[in-house]
Amino acid sequence: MASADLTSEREYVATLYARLDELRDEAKDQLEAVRRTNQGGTHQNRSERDAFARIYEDRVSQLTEIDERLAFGRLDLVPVGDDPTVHRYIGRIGLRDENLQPILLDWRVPQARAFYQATAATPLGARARRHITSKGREVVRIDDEIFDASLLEGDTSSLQGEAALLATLTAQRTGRMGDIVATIQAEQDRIIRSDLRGVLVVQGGPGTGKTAVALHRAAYLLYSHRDRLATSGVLIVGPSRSFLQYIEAVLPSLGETGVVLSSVGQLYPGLDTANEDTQDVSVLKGSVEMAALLARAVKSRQVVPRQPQTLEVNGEYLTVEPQLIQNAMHRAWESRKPHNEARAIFNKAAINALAKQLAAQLRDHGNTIEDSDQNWLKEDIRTAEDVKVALNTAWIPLTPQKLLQDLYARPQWLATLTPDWSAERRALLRRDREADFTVSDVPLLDEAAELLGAVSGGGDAEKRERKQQRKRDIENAEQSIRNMGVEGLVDAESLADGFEAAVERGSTADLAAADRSWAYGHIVVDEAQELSPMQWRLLMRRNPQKSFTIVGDVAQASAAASASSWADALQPVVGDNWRLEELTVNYRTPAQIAESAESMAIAHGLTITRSRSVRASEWPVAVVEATDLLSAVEEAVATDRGIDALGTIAVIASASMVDDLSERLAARFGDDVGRGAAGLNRAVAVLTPQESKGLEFDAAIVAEPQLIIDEIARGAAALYVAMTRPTQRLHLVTTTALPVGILD
Ligand SMILES: Nc1ncnc2c1ncn2[C@@H]1O[C@H](COP(=O)(O)OP(=O)(O)OP(=O)(O)O)[C@@H](O)[C@H]1O
Repeated sequence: MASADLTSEREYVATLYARLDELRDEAKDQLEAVRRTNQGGTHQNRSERDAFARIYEDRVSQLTEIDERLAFGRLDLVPVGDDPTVHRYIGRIGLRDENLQPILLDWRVPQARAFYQATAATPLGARARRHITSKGREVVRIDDEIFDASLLEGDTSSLQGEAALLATLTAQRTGRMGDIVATIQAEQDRIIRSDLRGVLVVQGGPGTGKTAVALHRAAYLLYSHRDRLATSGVLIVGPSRSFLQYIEAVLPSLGETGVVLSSVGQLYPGLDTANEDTQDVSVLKGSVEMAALLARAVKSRQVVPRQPQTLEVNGEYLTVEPQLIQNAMHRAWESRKPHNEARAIFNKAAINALAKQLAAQLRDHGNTIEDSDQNWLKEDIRTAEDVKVALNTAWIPLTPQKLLQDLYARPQWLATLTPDWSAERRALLRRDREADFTVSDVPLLDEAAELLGAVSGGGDAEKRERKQQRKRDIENAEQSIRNMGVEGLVDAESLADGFEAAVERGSTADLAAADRSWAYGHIVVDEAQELSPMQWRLLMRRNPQKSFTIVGDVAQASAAASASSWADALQPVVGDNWRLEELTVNYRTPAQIAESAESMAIAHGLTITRSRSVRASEWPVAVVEATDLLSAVEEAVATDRGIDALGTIAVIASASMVDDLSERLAARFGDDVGRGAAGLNRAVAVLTPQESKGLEFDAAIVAEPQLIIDEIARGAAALYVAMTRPTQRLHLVTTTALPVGILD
């Protein structure tokens, strides 16, 4: 590498940082100026001032956060016509000089595409691509790939910027995922920039970058469809809290903060659970049969009395025929509204009919009743205790929680609703009323809420009003931005977040997370192979336009209720309307570990997507045959720490063993050991295979692999997940035989 090139890149990057500092100072000045203006002013002025102040504060912190790796690439272009710009720099944000000429392109703009996609065969107008590696603000290295046929000498590798890529891949893991913006590969880039519309499924083996791609796609979509997604929001769903903790820093590092991250246990507002049912129970609760059962349960709470009832209304006794109640119910059913909302129609129809009956009865008793008296009669009926009881018995208001608790705690009622179920099957649902809800209850609560609707009817109106207010705020913000002449610097969504009233109501993300009926603009589902049919139904309700990015690996499906193919999972919810992309290169796991895991998976009959590992590591898979498992695992941790004292280690074992293991390891290694999500901030995390899903560590120690296969319903898939977590070293510690297929 010519050192002159390095020097000139250092100079250029220094000018970019100078501009960044300038913009940051400008934003600070603007912040000061805004704070000084309208000290008094009207309420509206103050609210607007505070909103702008917040924008500038955010801008200052965005420009501060972006400091690391501001620019990471350069494209050399074939000159077109008189255009003298032959270099285009790519970075984490876009920058313009004081004459508004672009000096750095945001990685998401269309002109940056060639940086990720150009190859010697299809150079996309580029002659060469340069990867710029920096430490702090200092450029430390540049790597070039040449596409210009006249300069090319035989390198047609499909991996871009190998040196830069390998440096990232072998770097030590921190327990937090980082962005890959500098080294996105062509097959990944195509997926990231794929059309917003429709359902995109990304299938790939472990470590192929599915999570990374999904997150960068979210950042890309938010940037490219800001108008649409700012108001509707983006939801990212992951399997567990530990997984969300692992990925939570990626989008902010790309300058995007307004997304809702949710685990499957948090998708029902007001509930946040990680409790799991046993496998049989979660299979049953996850099956679509539960939707029909819940519908029957709700319907069974709309009861026509068998006998006429006598009701007292202000001293008059009315004999009410079942037919009157039945007719009122028909009225309500015709509306096709959910139970609680239809109840208002039922009540009104029943009260009208009762008022007519009462008027007729009073006339029969010699009273004069004018039409204008109807309102009084209705009021008398509505407030009569007997009527309230009769109408409530016929059509009781219900909450989703109560409906589900009743279903679990009242075996006789469940039996009447499930005449063709076996007693054992029903017993799976049996719970005390006070039992905590589980992750598998989340979609059932949501389904019930859908069938029931809002109890008061007021909730929906309030939500509608809040959404409309949010829309008005954004329109006002757009106007203010035009008035201030700061288009492009400030986005309306963020400004609206700062309006005083909006602060109380919350940002789009806050509103969306709290609202079960929120329609997201896009949903990203990670580890989607784990979802049950009921969870799919819930997610589809959250996005009526069906704009989804679904990433996962069907071979890694270890949840008992998950589907065995994408077609099986998606057919009931979107039919054939989905497109598939595959990722084929494994960026995480060294070849010898990947091969061992794949060979085990195949020997156990899993259909896996084979991938090509980009590298091997110097450590073979280590097999420790022991008589005392706990001490052998303890020794394996000590050995690994001897190799890499600062590395991260996952100790993965089936649920029956994790507590003993974590106690034992904590006794030896103290605070360096953490159980579950807490372990992600420590050097050693003790996890079940399920908890390890989606995560990665420098080393993984899998304790008693055969027990994982034996104890978990889809045990081989769970072991496949566990074995593919390390970026460097895999240790298998066993006191029995190793599972078949494992190569050491
Ligand atoms: N283009 C890339 N440049 C640098 N690192 C990459 C690239 N693609 C993926 N990686 C890294 O490879 C590792 C695996 O990626 P990721 O976790 O997204 O894979 P995955 O397909 O979701 O794996 P799993 O199915 O096991 O959850 C991560 O450390 C990620 O940052």
